[in-house]
Amino acid sequence: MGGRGRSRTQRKHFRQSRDNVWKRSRSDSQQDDENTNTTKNPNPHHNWEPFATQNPSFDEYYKEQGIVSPEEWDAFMEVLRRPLPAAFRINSSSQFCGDIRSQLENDFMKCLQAEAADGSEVDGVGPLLWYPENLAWQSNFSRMQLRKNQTLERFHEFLKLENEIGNITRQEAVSMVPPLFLDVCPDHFVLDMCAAPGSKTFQLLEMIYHSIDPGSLPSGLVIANDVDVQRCNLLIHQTKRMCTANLIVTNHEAQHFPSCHLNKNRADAFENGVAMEPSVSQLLFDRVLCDVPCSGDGTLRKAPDIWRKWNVGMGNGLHGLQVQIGMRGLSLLKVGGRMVYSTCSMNPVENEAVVAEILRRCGGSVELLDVSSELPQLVRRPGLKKWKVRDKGNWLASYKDVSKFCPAGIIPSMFPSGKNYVDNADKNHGTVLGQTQDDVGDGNSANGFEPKNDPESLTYDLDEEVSTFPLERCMRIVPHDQNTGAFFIAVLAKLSPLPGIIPSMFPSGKNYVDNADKNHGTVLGQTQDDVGDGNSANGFEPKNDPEALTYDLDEEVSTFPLERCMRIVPHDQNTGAFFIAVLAKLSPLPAIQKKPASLRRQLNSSNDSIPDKLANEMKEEDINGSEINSADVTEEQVPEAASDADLMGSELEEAALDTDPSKIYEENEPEETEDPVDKETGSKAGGGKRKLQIQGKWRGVDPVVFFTNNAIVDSIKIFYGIDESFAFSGHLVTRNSDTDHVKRIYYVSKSVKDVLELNFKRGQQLKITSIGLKMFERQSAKECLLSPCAFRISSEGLPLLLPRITKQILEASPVDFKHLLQYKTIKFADFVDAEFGEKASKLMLGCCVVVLRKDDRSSSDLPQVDASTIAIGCWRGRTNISVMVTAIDCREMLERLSVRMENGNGPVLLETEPSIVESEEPNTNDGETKEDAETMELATVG
Ligand SMILES: C[S@@+](CC[C@H](N)C(=O)[O-])C[C@H]1O[C@@H](n2cnc3c(N)ncnc32)[C@H](O)[C@@H]1O
Repeated sequence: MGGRGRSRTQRKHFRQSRDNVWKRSRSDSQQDDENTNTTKNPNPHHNWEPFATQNPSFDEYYKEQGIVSPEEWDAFMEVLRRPLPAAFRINSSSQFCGDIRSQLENDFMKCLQAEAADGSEVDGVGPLLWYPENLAWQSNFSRMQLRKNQTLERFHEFLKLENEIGNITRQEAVSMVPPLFLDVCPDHFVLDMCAAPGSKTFQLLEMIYHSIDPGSLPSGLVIANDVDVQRCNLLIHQTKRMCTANLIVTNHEAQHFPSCHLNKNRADAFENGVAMEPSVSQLLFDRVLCDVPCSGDGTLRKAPDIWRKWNVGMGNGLHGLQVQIGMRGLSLLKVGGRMVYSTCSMNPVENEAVVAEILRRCGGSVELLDVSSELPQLVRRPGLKKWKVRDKGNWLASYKDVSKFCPAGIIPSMFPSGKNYVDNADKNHGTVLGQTQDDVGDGNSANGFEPKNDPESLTYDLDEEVSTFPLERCMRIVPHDQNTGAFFIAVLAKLSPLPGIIPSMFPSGKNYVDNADKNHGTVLGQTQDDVGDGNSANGFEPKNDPEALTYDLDEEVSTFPLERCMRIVPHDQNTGAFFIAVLAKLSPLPAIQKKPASLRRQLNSSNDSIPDKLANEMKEEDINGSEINSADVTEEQVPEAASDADLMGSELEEAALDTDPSKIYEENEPEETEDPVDKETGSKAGGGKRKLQIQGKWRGVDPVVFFTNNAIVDSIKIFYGIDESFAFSGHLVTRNSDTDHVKRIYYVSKSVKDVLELNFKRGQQLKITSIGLKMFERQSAKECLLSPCAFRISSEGLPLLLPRITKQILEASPVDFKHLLQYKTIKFADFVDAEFGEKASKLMLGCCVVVLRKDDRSSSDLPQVDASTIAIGCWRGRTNISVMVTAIDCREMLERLSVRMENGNGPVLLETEPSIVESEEPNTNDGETKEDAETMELATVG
């Protein structure tokens, strides 16, 4: 088909799997009635059961933090309790982007405005003014309005179809903001650290494809990473609609995202004794998006279950991880690059405190940018300079308060000054560095880690600290400013390499540096691999700063009894050297507590938030060698199905967020070896049992292999007459080491190829879940064995290949093209244009491409292809041509063509019926029932 973002079969499960978060289960409502106040949903249009939209701890916390002024509080809460309007983006890389925008502007918006002027109670639909080029829209309709109003019903149908096809993406309005501040260009290497379910990754990809001609690829790439393998599948599902060869999906803990760099002196930089200058010798990024896991209270309007779950421990418990992820992001960012830190939480401990700690650790090497002049129409509030930390029902204004008792998981960096006032020898200071997510608790310090029974602990100092960092440059979007969810965004620029020396390396462990000091450093964002040989090589260069050459050589002495450690030295007893320290645990650790199982469950089920236990378990299993398989997702994690009607109004959710991961397993299709087929009988040898797959050191993950089977590549090139200038060599990849029997062949851009080569040289550090664009797929049906080429062009690969194909391609008149979309299979003799039928019969048996002829030109032998060309993959059978496109794709394309025709800028579709149109056999491509034409076993081959 002719463009990125065309319909793909992978969207087939969206409708059946959306979770209606405002519709509660019986057990939910019973539980809430017992535990929490419930209020009637304030939206009069909706008939929902009462849902708990109150949480006293939430009120108390945010009133005290001063997120909004006391005068605004009621308005803030009122909007927070209302369902969220539906927002969606037009995919700018879709071939029909302009058509869709103009349909919204000129048809739906005007019709609805006219109806509103006539006194109808219809709410408007309109573009989000702060989003460039009218590409993002918001609407707010109830089901009742939908049923009563014809224009709305038509609009609903339009949204459903275009979403299914991939021409629009449902995404919460505020979630569209962070990528806009990244300022991405087509040549950028972009890392999306916590990327699933991928709505922002999709936007980033659109940005690197901006102004790139179809058939060309940008020189940049996006690496989208997520720790949760199931969520990675959602991401793959979501981003497949981009049909991109410039994406790698990885599955790592973001805070430990691997480094990949080649030492210039390493032997592997040589090939056949000749020094090779690799295109990419270090995996660093121009842009990093750090959309971290968070407590998610900014999504209360679309996930009202958070009202019930919310507690202060959620934010406190994530602060440490958020800092670590932010630091890792900055260490992977190129000098001169930009990183956006964002959360869908309103909590300053997850937001300003994290940004301040990052700035503190990075010193002057990182700057918090003032972006107030960017996106001026977006209403946002400046970041806070002061806030408090809450724990065990107490308000703490500084870490000074912490030393007086034993709070769980409270660390200095959560406070505005970030200062640790506690002396080394002090017995009560705490840290969460040794804690895992599971240790964090609910802020009530229960479950095994009791606070010490110390009367002093009840006194605290409420002197307010104020941050010295320019945190007002951060942005907080609050719901009642422009009827959205809430979001927090900070834009950081890396000015110089991060410093590599941290206070804990010194005997006192003290950080003498003032908040605003620019030269202190940390290696928290670095992995072992970055640290280098002490000569600050490998990307962490010493600053070229004369000041850096002066140091204070006053010796520090530790106050701890370190003489109790032992060092064994070689010449004492003719041995090697060793160091030993023996530690005893005298009482519960001050900063660690267990989280109740019920809370763990709650956290795990929250949409975007909280790195869940499941993810950690999956990761461990993976490392330990069990096979990862989305089919392992249990019922508990699978959201309920929702009806089509839920697409509209407040239930309209970000598409991928509510997609059932277990139902899109085919997104991350396991690359089983294609069993050899007996040419005579068509039967396959072998039982098809899937072996444990290994990708380098990653067990349970399909390998990534450069496809170098020249016999297959040549057969494909010859069959489709693919232009020699098209770079195949080194750009084809499979997920199967048995290259004779691969099922799918993927295409990767030059940038992805370079990263892949670097990754191989570095021993496959990256755990790759998905890579490149599915370009060719083996047809395994018996009839297909008669075709000279076993591989068909996949619909994702078609836009890129289209300008390069010289054989098996035909131009159809508008009427024949329309008939193909309508009837799916047409016999050669039944085409209105007899010449087309004649030419079709002369094609080789197998896959072919049919292009819609422009204007009323007569057909040419080789169709002229450009950005506006519309094409579909077909199959030339013995007596007919069948489309290899799903029914919904056909429907949408017919719709687009008729809208173009109405506007007078489309082909003239003559309304002549074909004289005879009947397929020899029932068409397998009837997507509503068979769903997936892409994997069809070609029963209709004539
Ligand atoms: C806020 S969501 C990201 C939303 C995403 N950026 C989008 O726009 O669709 C946070 C994601 O972080 C992931 N996550 C949690 N802990 C992580 C970690 N340590 N490393 C990487 N990803 C993590 C979660 O699985 C979740 O998908």
